[in-house]
Amino acid sequence: MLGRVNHVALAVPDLAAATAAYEKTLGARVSEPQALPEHGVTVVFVELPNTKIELLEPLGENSPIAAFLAKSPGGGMHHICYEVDDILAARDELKKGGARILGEGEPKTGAHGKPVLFLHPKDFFGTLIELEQV
Ligand SMILES: CC[C@H](C(=O)O)C(=O)SCCNC(=O)CCNC(=O)[C@H](O)C(C)(C)COP(=O)(O)OP(=O)(O)OC[C@H]1O[C@@H](n2cnc3c(N)ncnc32)[C@H](O)[C@@H]1OP(=O)(O)O
Ligand SMILES: [Co+2]
Repeated sequence: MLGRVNHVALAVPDLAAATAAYEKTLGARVSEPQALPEHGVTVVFVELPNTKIELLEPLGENSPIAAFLAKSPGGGMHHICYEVDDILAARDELKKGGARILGEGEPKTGAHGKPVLFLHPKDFFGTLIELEQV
């Protein structure tokens, strides 16, 4: 079912500071900030040779990363995103196996303009999983 790791996401309390750390201290190429109100986050992508790091800052009052940052105020690893060829086929197979698909269970459009779904961290050893159809 799984293809490449598309990105590893870090929830951060201060996106500008995190972006500067990756760009200036670590010498990485970073994108412009992108506000995603539908997802309650603002994102910056750090471009690496083999994958991307997604820096996430809460946006709006109901951000899904607010509770996470309340528990880890300094930030931390939030999710890993795997590529899939067919997100609906993947969802249906996962549902059959008993995994919980978050939200309404229907894919939403993610930061790359592609369909994405999230799987509950309690079903995958404490790691929130995002699937992205490529
Ligand atoms: C799609 C745009 C962009 C992209 O890449 O294209 C993004 O990636 S946006 C990313 C932000 N969006 C989401 O995270 C959507 C999916 N997330 C959720 O639906 C919730 O955040 C959820 C269900 C993971 C947690 O929400 P809930 O309200 O249930 O929060 P709790 O704090 O009560 O958590 C319950 C339980 O789960 C543990 N938890 C929560 N988040 C994580 C996490 N990221 N990694 C590991 N574990 C997590 C939390 O600690 C609680 O555990 P407990 O033992 O009960 O204390
Ligand atoms: Co993501």
